[in-house]
Amino acid sequence: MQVLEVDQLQKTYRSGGKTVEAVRNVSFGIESHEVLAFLGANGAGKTTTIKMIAGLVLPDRGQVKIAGRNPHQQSIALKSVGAVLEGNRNVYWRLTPEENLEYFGVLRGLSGYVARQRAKVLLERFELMHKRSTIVQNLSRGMQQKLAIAVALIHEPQLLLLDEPTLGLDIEATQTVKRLVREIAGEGRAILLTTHQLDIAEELSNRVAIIKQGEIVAQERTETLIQKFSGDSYRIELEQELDPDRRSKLAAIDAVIEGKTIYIRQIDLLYQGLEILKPSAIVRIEKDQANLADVFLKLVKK
Ligand SMILES: Nc1ncnc2c1ncn2[C@@H]1O[C@H](COP(=O)(O)OP(=O)(O)OP(=O)(O)O)[C@@H](O)[C@H]1O
Repeated sequence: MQVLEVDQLQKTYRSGGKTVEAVRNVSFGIESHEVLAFLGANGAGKTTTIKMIAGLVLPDRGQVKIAGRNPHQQSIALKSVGAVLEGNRNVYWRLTPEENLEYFGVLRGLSGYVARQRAKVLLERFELMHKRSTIVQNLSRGMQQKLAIAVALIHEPQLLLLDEPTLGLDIEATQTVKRLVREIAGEGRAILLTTHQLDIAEELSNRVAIIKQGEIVAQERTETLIQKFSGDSYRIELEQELDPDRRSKLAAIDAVIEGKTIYIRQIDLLYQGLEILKPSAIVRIEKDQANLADVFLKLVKK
């Protein structure tokens, strides 16, 4: 089920006699169970797009639909959105986790009773029960981040907007937040994830949309995109250098030899190469595999 539809969004800022076309013809969608990584360099137009989705910035053209409703025409559409934007500013630092959850629950239209019940469930689930009465500013950064996500979920939204959810977290807290993101998508929510941490985007996303100077330059399943940018060559690492006879046989199939490392262009030549190499000891064979950071740099620098 399509939870978010963004259609031909356009936004131009005008200030001090200057105009900036921040977002141009941006379209994408996110289905239930899906994590879309929305990536772009600084100033590419991510925040403007997200603010238009969250109903905070009015588009000049185009429209947003959340669970079929346009947040700029029907504010009830925003009941289907939870957001953790700009760090964890969606929580009150002088309140406790329990108070934050209950307060935002009621603010989002829940009764006091339901807000308390949901707060309890979320505190358990996010392993914050033992800190429920500690004021937020005295919690660790990881706990604050978990609470920020819990608060965004209090009204059980279908769409979750997550901006840099793992920024500044240590390894353990990062693992926890990654697990939670997977679980939240697993229970059927759609997640829009923005981050400059491309390894995290690669791990968590099903699809990627890359924005450059206000325009989408790639939109694809994460695996497919990475595959497209990966080469066909193989790299073989040997335990010892080869004798001249094998070297010349390998050269005949266009292999490139650099010390104990051999590069072979494609899969059929790889098997011919392995025949020639027998019985030399092989340390590893690897395919030339791109990662999301390689793809991003190629597309954004192009
Ligand atoms: N309120 C505003 N008034 C004028 N220009 C703005 C305003 N907000 C953003 N911009 C400009 O619009 C462009 C897109 O900005 P935006 O904040 O959407 O980018 P971003 O991809 O979120 O960047 P970052 O990764 O740095 O947060 C930039 O050139 C920015 O300077």
